[in-house]
Amino acid sequence: MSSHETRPCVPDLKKERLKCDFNVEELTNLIDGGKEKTALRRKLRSVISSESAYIDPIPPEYMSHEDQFSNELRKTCHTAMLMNKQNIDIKTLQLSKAYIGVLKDGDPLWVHYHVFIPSITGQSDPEQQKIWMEKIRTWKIFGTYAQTELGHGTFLRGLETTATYDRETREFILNSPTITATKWWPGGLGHTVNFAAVMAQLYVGGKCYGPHMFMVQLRDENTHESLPGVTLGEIGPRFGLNTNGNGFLRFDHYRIPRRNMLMKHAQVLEDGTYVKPSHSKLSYGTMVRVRVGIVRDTCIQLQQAVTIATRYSAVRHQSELIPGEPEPQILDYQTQQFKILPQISSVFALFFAANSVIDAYYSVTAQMDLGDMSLLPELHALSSGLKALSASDASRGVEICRLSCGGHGYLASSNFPRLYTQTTCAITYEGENTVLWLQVARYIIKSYRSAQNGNNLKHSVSYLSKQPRPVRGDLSNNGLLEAFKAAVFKLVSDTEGRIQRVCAKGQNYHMAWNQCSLQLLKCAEAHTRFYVCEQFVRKVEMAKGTENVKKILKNLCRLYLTHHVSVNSGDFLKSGSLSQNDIAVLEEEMCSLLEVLRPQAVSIVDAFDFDDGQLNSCLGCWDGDVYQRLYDEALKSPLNKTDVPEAYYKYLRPLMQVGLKSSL
Ligand SMILES: CCCCCCCCCCCCCCCCCC(=O)SCCNC(=O)CCNC(=O)[C@H](O)C(C)(C)COP(=O)(O)OP(=O)(O)OC[C@H]1O[C@@H](n2cnc3c(N)ncnc32)[C@H](O)[C@@H]1OP(=O)(O)O
Ligand SMILES: Cc1cc2nc3c(=O)[nH]c(=O)nc-3n(C[C@H](O)[C@H](O)[C@H](O)COP(=O)(O)OP(=O)(O)OC[C@H]3O[C@@H](n4cnc5c(N)ncnc54)[C@H](O)[C@@H]3O)c2cc1C
Repeated sequence: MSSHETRPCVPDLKKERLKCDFNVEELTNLIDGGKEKTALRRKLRSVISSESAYIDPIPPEYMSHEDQFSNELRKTCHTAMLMNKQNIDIKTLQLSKAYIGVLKDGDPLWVHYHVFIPSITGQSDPEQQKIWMEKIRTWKIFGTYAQTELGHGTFLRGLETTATYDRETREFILNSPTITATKWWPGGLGHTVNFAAVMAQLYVGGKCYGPHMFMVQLRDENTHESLPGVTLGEIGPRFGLNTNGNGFLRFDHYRIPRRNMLMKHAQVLEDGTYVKPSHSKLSYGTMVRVRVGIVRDTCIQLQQAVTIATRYSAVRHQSELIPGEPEPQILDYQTQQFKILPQISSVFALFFAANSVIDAYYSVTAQMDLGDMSLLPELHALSSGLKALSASDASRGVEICRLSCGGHGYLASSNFPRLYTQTTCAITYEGENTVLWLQVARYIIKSYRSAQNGNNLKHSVSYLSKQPRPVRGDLSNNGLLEAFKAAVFKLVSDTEGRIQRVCAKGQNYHMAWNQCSLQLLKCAEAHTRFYVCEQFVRKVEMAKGTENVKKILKNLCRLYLTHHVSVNSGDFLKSGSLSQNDIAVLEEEMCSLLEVLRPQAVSIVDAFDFDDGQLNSCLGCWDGDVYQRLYDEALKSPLNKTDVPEAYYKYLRPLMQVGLKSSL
């Protein structure tokens, strides 16, 4: 039993917590990656919670755009100082759940820590790293990742910023020749960072060698003023993440030394000789790394949303289930369970998938460091697919959680608006989802064709080697995984056949690809979903611990499988891997699982172990005292400072005094 049990809460939540039949702490340890990690996270959290500097002077919603930014910059700089004093690595803190809730609407230094620094370590040679990392460590350099332009985000080969080598002076000249060449979006670029890793088209001796990365100083290290030849600013209010300091940047024939090209993979020698990288896409390496990180990030966003929705659903009573009886907790409605419990199962699916792709990332990059690039395509497809799937599942999940809270979910004080905007952006950044799905499809179709030509396939696509033959009527986990394989195989073979048919009618391959891209997207998503299901099943099989925790995991895994079979039943029926009767049996099982898991729901989300400060939600608080909190938050509105606002005297009273001339 968790120590949480002893804290006071409303009777509804007390009753829920008493139903708990598993060890909450054990589940928390599993999600953290072990007891020691839970202890470390809690220690970090207690450091953070005791800092008065993290208390916002007023709720940020009521601050101006400028004050919001300055308030968050204050907190992020305070964190750097604090971690320095405590000898804790700031990146460790930021990637730990302990830091959640400190910054409300985006961190102006997030891209510095998680995109810029990995670019320097992953793309520059040892000598360059030594110089720049020393300056980064001593806080002389704060940087961003400046790739996207007004005209191009997705199509990197279309970038217009140029870096032209001047052999005489051994410098590169950076230039933004058109309005659409303006760098647009990089986090912290507006007014925070003084350096950037800039992606630009490399020109040497009149020849273009494509996008390469350059280390560029943008602001004076002492005055912070932008340097001559550089124009900088912020891009204005956004859907969310309004304190990230997203900025724009233009270059006017701005010169940087030759050695400011990041030279781990490709080089330009003093005499202008271009040295090719060992793989043409190595300069895209930072994006692969961040995509891997996003899977874990979105899983944590969903954990917060589902904690809020579950606790609120246990406290909220509405309508009648049985006429004349007291109003039930809304969590007792099957439809409400169907909104929330699949989201809880999604958290675990994404959690196991995130762990597996992080492991894959480290093992493939270790091989690449030894010169073996053979697994890069697999890593690219896996990280692209999981980034796309996690971002879209988590965003949809957060929105479902919001809807499950009715009107109160629409209040800023529920924290759903922020959670939603902070999750849905992951669909767009680091590779727009549709575009990444198409990259996955490209890998799948290529692999399928290779198998048709008699080659053996490995890793995540090995099942495309030959038609899978699932055993009819086997609805066990392994049986369902086999059915999944057969369904994806059918989608892939049909789509490939369709591309061939379109080509046979005289269409060129690229146009045929575009005409089949709806099916290609389906193939990519189904393949990635199968991967996530397989990871879930295997990780649950391997899970150690007490029987009751294993039972929770097994039920959640089963709910995930039955739910996704039900949602995609057409694909299973078309492939013949499941019959109509199988689907009906599985849908019935899914409904029973909702009932089985419902009494444990509050305790499962308790195991995510967020405190009230982190959830920052009137609806999701530990003690369930939602109505008082909603009322208290409303009183904080500046409009409630006076009974009659100034706007009444300015606008409403004059109007009321005139009255309508004509009758309506
Ligand atoms: C480890 C844990 C760490 C945790 C740490 C971090 C945690 C933090 C997480 C939260 C961070 C949040 C902050 C994020 C801020 C947002 C930053 C950005 O958006 S920044 C801006 C982000 N912007 C974007 O993401 C832009 C998205 N656009 C792109 O990435 C590219 O333009 C493209 C991939 C769409 C096409 O590229 P193009 O050159 O036209 O290529 P073609 O299509 O012609 O394909 C040719 C061949 O290349 C292949 N290949 C391709 N890529 C790769 C790769 N990476 N590799 C290998 N191979 C690759 C492809 O498969 C094909 O192979 P084949 O079939 O021929 O064998
Ligand atoms: C919050 C946030 C933070 C960001 N931070 C950074 C940062 O730090 N650094 C940085 O460099 N960038 C950053 N970006 C930019 C981000 O990476 C790009 O917006 C993203 O890569 C998408 O590119 P785009 O905006 O050009 O969209 P577009 O590519 O123009 O997409 C528009 C539509 O066209 C479709 N489309 C485009 N190409 C294809 C295709 N080949 N096939 C089918 N459909 C296609 C897309 O699916 C989409 O529906 C950030 C963006 C956001 C929202």
